[in-house]
Amino acid sequence: MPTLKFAVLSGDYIGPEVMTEALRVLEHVAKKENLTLSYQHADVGGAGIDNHGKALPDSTLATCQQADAILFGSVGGPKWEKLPPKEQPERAALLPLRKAFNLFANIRPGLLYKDLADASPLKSERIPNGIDIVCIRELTGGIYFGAKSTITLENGEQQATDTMVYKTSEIERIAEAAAQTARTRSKKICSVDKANVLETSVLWRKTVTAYFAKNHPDLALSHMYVDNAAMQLARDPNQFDVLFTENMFGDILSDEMAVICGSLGMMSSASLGTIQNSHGKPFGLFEPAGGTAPDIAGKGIANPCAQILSAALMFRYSFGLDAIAAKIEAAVRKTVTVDLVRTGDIAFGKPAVGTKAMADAIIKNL
Ligand SMILES: NC(=O)c1ccc[n+]([C@@H]2O[C@H](COP(=O)([O-])OP(=O)(O)OC[C@H]3O[C@@H](n4cnc5c(N)ncnc54)[C@H](O)[C@@H]3O)[C@@H](O)[C@H]2O)c1
Ligand SMILES: CC(C)[C@H](C(=O)O)[C@@H](O)C(=O)O
Ligand SMILES: [Mg+2]
Repeated sequence: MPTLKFAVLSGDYIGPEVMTEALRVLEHVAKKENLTLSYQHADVGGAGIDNHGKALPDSTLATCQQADAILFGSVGGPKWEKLPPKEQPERAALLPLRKAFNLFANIRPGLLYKDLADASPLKSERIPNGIDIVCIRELTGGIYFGAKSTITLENGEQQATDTMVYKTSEIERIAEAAAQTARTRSKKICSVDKANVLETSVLWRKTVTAYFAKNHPDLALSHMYVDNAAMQLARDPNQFDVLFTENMFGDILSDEMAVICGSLGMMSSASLGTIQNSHGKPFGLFEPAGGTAPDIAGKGIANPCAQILSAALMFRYSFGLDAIAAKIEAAVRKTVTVDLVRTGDIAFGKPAVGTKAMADAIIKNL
């Protein structure tokens, strides 16, 4: 009976609400499939600040280091927004965690089930078969991690600087991750940049072109500027298959993908890097693409699907349990499209259920 060892970092606001339900789903799956779950909770983000004085406590980092994967909720929110920016949960916990485990490849599936098309703001005739695309986002470089400063100029006004930095090797490794994903799909891949303006994008496009010509000449590579990509996603998302891009462009485009696919509450993600875990698989961090949703926290109405689907990705990527991941994904799909059990964010005219009832319905389908 394989033991699946992972750290559970629920975080803040809706983080613990959706994590509780994801863990119930995993407990059910484990019982049925004869798997042993060995997971340890640890405080992160605002919870880390409140309980340990620090967004990423040393004990939390140690818990992650001892695990084979991290199941992450989300961090941040109004309670900690008055802290100095560098101490806030997002910058002091999530980004260092991604960096500490070298999680440079963030996979965000943009999947809208055909029978959930009414939850998309796109007209259904534009997406007759739903949407099925993937965004591969570079996660440990770019403007998120370049030098930053805020200074006061001689005339007394303030000036802030963020720096976008990329090295060839960082671009090549995300290009390789994107190529590997494209090989499992239609072999069509679009690199998104802003090479008409940014030096980092000029290097990005040149590096990607050379890398694919040398290593993946059979893949259909195209390039697109990010402003056009944002527009094309809203116009005809299925013209893409695999889309890959740098850190900040990927952050923005993936939220757009989430909403055209129904809701942020449906979008899972896997962040992978270079570390192998004790299963001989990539150590990963698995989290919803969305945040802590303070506007709906505490009401028991958050959609737990993104967290549950992120757990499915953990089974697939970090534990090599593809068939079990597929069962969880199928149960979520059946719940929202056949049983029509939906939380408010994807209900649109249909009766809505709460977080717990949604998970109960998914468990029934497992
Ligand atoms: N990975 C993370 O930890 C992460 C990601 C994004 C944002 N954040 C943080 O979350 C906080 C709130 O950010 P925001 O409001 O810009 O973005 P958000 O993603 O939290 O919310 C945006 C909108 O989507 C809705 N939404 C998000 N997840 C949902 C779910 N599971 N079910 C139903 N509706 C859902 C929210 O109610 C809100 O209306 C900020 O502190 C931000 O920095 C954290
Ligand atoms: C909370 C924030 C730091 C994070 C990001 O920008 O990467 C989030 O928006 C995401 O998409 O995971
Ligand atoms: Mg984001």
